[in-house]
Amino acid sequence: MTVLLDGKKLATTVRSKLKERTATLRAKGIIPRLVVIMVGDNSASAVYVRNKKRAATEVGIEAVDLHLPGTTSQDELLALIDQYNQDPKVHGILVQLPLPQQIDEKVVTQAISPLKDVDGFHPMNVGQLFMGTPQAFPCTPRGIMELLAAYDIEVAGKNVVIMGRSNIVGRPMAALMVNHDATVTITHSKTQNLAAITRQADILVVAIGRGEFVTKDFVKPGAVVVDVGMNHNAEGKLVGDVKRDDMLDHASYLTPVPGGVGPMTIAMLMQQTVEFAERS
Ligand SMILES: NC(=O)C1=CN([C@@H]2O[C@H](COP(=O)(O)OP(=O)(O)OC[C@H]3O[C@@H](n4cnc5c(N)ncnc54)[C@H](OP(=O)(O)O)[C@@H]3O)[C@@H](O)[C@H]2O)C=CC1
Ligand SMILES: Nc1nc(=O)c2c([nH]1)NC[C@@H]1CN(c3ccc(C(=O)N[C@@H](CCC(=O)O)C(=O)O)cc3)C=[N+]21
Repeated sequence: MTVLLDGKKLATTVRSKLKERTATLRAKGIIPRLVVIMVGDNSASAVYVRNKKRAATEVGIEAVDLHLPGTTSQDELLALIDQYNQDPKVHGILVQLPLPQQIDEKVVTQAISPLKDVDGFHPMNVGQLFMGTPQAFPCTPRGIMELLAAYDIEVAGKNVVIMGRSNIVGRPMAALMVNHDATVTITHSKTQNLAAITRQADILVVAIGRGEFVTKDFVKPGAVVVDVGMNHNAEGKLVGDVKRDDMLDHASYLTPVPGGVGPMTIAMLMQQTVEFAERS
């Protein structure tokens, strides 16, 4: 039997614990505040921004949503970031990705103060994470670690294979897994004999953005499968990067899409905002 890792339920538990922490902060006159900046129109991003807003309100974080036109220049965005960097009432700043083509993602990531970098994307925070002394965590990989821990799934000593090497998921996932004593392999679009490698995995983390790409052939019987993907199939239905039906009675554990990694990403974003407010 395959156990589904219920991220939606765990995220609810995380949020209720955060509520107590924000109450303590508010009693001291500190209102945890998160600024979310979205540039241009992107239907997927709009969904995430809405989910973030709802979660923030629930836990007692003040979320400031800024929706800028798609024609916003890089300098305008940088000026805004600088304003929030300087504002002591703001504890977290998140710029929704992707950005329109006139704006350089790398420049923007570096402009956010590392102390307010709730995504953990700043090179300083990335460096600290890879050195094993994290100061801030990318939310999706952190949410995955929490989900595995909640189900007592051991990672130390395990063969972990990660599909995808993006800055937002694959690479930081690898660093976190190494920090937790896993033996890690990263694969990507140039990887040869992909299925032969992924079949070695005790824990397989899939973040490639290819709907239902991972079939039974990629997965060792009894492996733990973490599906990060969010894709819309031909019928417009939300599907992961993993073919769910193939995993049932094949994988030992599987994160569903929706209801797995996604809600944990948002819960971790809230947690990090509260942590930053507590440090302030
Ligand atoms: N649930 C959540 O909270 C989140 C979900 N997502 C979802 O996760 C997925 C991945 O996102 P993200 O990391 O941003 O994606 P990117 O598009 O930035 O990166 C995709 C990675 O997958 C690799 N890849 C693509 N095709 C293949 C293939 N056929 N075989 C092996 N590797 C391949 C690419 O390789 P190469 O580097 O060689 O191009 C790249 O490293 C998306 O569906 C996204 O929507 C993302 C963030 C959060
Ligand atoms: N700076 C930045 N930080 C991010 O963390 C970031 C980003 N940019 N750009 C886009 C990706 C994607 N992402 C998701 C967040 C929540 C869900 C989520 O809530 N998913 C729900 C439901 C979603 C739905 O119903 O469509 C679920 O899987 O159950 C998914 C994906 C954060 N990202």
